[in-house]
Amino acid sequence: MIKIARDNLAKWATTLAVLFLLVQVACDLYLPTITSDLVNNGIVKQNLGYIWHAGGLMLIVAGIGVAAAAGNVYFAATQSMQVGEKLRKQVFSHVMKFSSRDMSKSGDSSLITRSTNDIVQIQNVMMQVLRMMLQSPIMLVAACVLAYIREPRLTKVFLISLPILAIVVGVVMYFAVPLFKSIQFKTDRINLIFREGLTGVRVIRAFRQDQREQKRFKEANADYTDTAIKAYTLVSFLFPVMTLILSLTNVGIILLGSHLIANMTMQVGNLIAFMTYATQIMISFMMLSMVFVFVPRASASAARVNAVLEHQPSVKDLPVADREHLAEETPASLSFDHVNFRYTGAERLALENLNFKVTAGQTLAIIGGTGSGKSTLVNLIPRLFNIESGEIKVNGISIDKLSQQELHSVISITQQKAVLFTGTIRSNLQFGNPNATEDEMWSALRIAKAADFVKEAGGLDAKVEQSGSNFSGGQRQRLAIARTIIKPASIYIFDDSFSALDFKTDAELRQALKQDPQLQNAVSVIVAQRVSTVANADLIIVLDDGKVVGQGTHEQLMKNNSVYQEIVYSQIAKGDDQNA
Ligand SMILES: Nc1ncnc2c1ncn2[C@@H]1O[C@H](COP(=O)(O)OP(=O)(O)OP(=O)(O)O)[C@@H](O)[C@H]1O
Repeated sequence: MIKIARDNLAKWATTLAVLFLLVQVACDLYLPTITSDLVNNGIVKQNLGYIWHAGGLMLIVAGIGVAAAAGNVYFAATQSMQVGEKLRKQVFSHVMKFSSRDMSKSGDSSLITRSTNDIVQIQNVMMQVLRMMLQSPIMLVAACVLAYIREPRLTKVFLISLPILAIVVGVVMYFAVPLFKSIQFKTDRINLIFREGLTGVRVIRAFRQDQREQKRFKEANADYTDTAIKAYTLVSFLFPVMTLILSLTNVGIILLGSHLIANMTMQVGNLIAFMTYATQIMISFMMLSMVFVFVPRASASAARVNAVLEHQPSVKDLPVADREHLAEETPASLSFDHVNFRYTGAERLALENLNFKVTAGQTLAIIGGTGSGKSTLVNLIPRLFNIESGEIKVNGISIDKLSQQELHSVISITQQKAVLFTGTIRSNLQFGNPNATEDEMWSALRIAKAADFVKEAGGLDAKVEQSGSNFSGGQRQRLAIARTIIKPASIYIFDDSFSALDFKTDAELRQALKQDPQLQNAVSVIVAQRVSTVANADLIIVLDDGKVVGQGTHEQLMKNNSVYQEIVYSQIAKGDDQNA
C-alpha cells in the first residue's frame, strides 16, 4: 500500500489535502470551546453582547471548517481516483508484455479481478486515508487533551469506556480482517466460473450441463456471499455497540458533571464542551477502528496488484546495447538449428531437435496428429516462449538478439483460434496495418475469400461484435487471414487457419496467397491437418509426439515416409483428400 501511495500520489495535491484536513480538524476542535464560553459567559451571565460575539465567531469557524472539508474532499477524491486510473494503466500495459506462460500463471480471471475490484479497494482506502483516517488519530489525541484541559475530573469516565471500546474493536477486527482478505480470492473464483460459463455457453447447452454449471456457480456465489455477510455483519455490529458505549459514557459524564455543578465546582458550559469532546473522541475511535478493517483488506489487494506489476515477463529483451537489428534489404528467411523446447515444469521435451531452413518465396508446411507440437513450433517463431537450446533465426538474425517489438514487426500470424476485436471490419484490418488504404483492405479480403460476405454485412464499416461472435467460424478465420496478409511482413504464419474452410475455398485461398506479390517475397508457414493443404509446400515437416519423423516435399515423403503415407492414405480412405 505504502509503495503504491508513494509511487502514485501527487505530492503537492496530497499535501494540500492534508493541510485542508488540519484546518477542518482545528475548526471542529475549536467549536466546543466557543460553545462552552458562550454558555458560561453569555447565557449564564445573560450577556447579550457576548452571545452575539461568540455566535458570530462560531459561524465563521464553522464556515471555515466546511470550506476546508470541501477542499480536502476535492483533493482526496481526485487523488485517490487518479491512483486507480494510474494503477489500471500500469497493470494493463505490464500484462501486455506477458508471455502465454505468464498469463496462465496468474490466470486471466484473476488478472481481471486484480485490475478492477482490487484496484477499487485500493482507491477507496486511499480516499478514506486522505479523508478520515488521518483525521481520526489527530482528532482523538487533540480532543482528549482539550477535554482534559477543560475538565480533568470528568476524564475518569474515559478510563472505563475507552478500554471497553478497545476490546470490542479488537475482537471484531480479529474475526473480520481474515474474512475481508478471503473475499478477494472468492471474487476471483466467481469471475473464473462466470467467464467460463459465458465463453462456453454453447458447449454447456449442447452437453446439457446447464444444471451442473449453475450448481458450480451457485456454490461459489453462496461461498462468497456467506463470507461477505459474516464480514459486514461483524463490522456493522461495531456501530450500534459503539453508540451504546458512547451513550453510556455520556450518562457517566452527566452523572459526574451534575454532581460537580451541584457542588458549584464546575460551570454548565464546561459540561457541554466536555460532552462534545467525548463524542468527538468516540467517533474518532470508531473511524480509527475502520482503518484496521479496510487497510488490511486493501493491503491484500495491493499485494495482489503489486505481484502482477513486479512479475518479470519470462520472455525478456536483451539490453539495448546488445541487440541486433534487421536490415530492410535482407531477404526473408526462417531457420531452426537444433532447437529443443520444453514447457515449464514438463518432464518431456515438447519439440526435439528441429532443423530446417526456408527462404523468401518458399512455403513451409507442418503436419501431424493432434498434440504433436505443430502450434508449439509456430509459437516459437514470434518468441511467445523461450527455447531450451538451439537457435531460431529470422532473416538471418537470432530471434533472441532482436527486441520482441522488432521481431513482431516482421511476423504476421493467424492463430489457430481466430481472435477478432470489437469494432468494425475496418478497425480489425487496421490491426494488421494501420495505414492500409481501402483498396488494400478489399484486396486482402478478396484474397482471403471474405469480400463477398463483408459486402453483404455492410462493407468495411460493418460491426464486429465481441470476439467476432456475429460471424461464423469460417468467416472469422477468413477475416483473421485478411488481417494477417494486409500486414507487410517477412514471415506469414497460418496456424491451422484453413481448417474451418471447405476444400474448394481452401484451395482457392492457397492459390490466391501464392499469387500475392507480398507473400512471394516472404516465407509462409502453414500448419494443417489436411494433406491437400500442405501438398504443394516446398518443405513439409511431419511431427509426431514432438519429434520430426519426416521432412521433405510431398513427393519425397510419399516415397519414403511411412507416417506421412499413413496420414495421406487415412485421408483418402475417409474421402477427405479430394484435392491432394
Ligand atoms: N501452454 C502449455 N503448457 C504445457 N503444455 C502444453 C501447452 N500447450 C501445449 N502443450 C502440450 O504440448 C503438446 C503439443 O501441443 P500443440 O498445441 O503444439 O499441439 P498441436 O499439434 O498444435 O495440436 P492440435 O492439432 O490439436 O492443435 C501437447 O501435448 C500439449 O498438451
